[in-house]
Amino acid sequence: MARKFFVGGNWKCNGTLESVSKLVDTLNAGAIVSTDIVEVVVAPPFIHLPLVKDRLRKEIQVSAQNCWVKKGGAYTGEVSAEQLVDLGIPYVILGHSERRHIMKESHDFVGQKCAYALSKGLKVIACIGETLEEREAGDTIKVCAEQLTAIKEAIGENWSEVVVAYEPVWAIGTGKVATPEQAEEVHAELRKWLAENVSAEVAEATRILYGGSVTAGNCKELAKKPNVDGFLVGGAALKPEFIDIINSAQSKVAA
Ligand SMILES: O=C[C@H](O)COP(=O)(O)O
Repeated sequence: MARKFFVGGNWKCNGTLESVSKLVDTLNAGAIVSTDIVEVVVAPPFIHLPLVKDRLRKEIQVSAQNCWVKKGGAYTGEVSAEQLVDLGIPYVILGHSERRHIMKESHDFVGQKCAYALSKGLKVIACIGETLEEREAGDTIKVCAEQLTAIKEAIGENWSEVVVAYEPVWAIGTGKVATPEQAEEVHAELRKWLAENVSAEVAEATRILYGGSVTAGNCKELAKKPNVDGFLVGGAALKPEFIDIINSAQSKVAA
């Protein structure tokens, strides 16, 4: 079965009540292709989740950007998977490079978070990717494999509700997008890793997104690559061009 194209918008730590309301209005007014060919998810900051969930058109799902690694309780500042489920939020982004590098989340910690979120019924957008230094040392696949291994050790064969987002750190927020060939090369290796380390079925079914300076201008060529199953978008997800990125699903269908 063909993998459904997936476009996620990660709003990161951006937005006021006013700007988030305007962005929701923009997304509600945009002409988007059928959800038969694309799954769309946006991830506002925790504080704006209820507003976005209530007001956003129902073809677009809502995700959190993080959640706690276990059941809630005395963990000041955290939000639990149970609380997200209670709010009716279906997705959570875990392992984003900003959390791995700035908040020092280890591979194992990210794996445990994935396992706990899945066990509570959340779908997971699991982010992986190498730094510029690691790429230049020829370690891109090694680093991604280490990140995937930690997830696999925590979740086992349970990948049906996982979307993998390959986000090279050097491409995030820098304007330096990976070329379609660079993205395809890594995505193909990641799918091979899944086939060899999880199963052929999981490798075939799992969506692998590209993230890092995706824009309306570069998304169509990236979308045509066979192992690029969609995008996780940062900066451009805050702008009207996010609609064009959603609609790049048509380039995939035509490819
Ligand atoms: O989660 C999204 C990524 O960090 C990409 O961000 P960006 O599109 O601003 O480069």
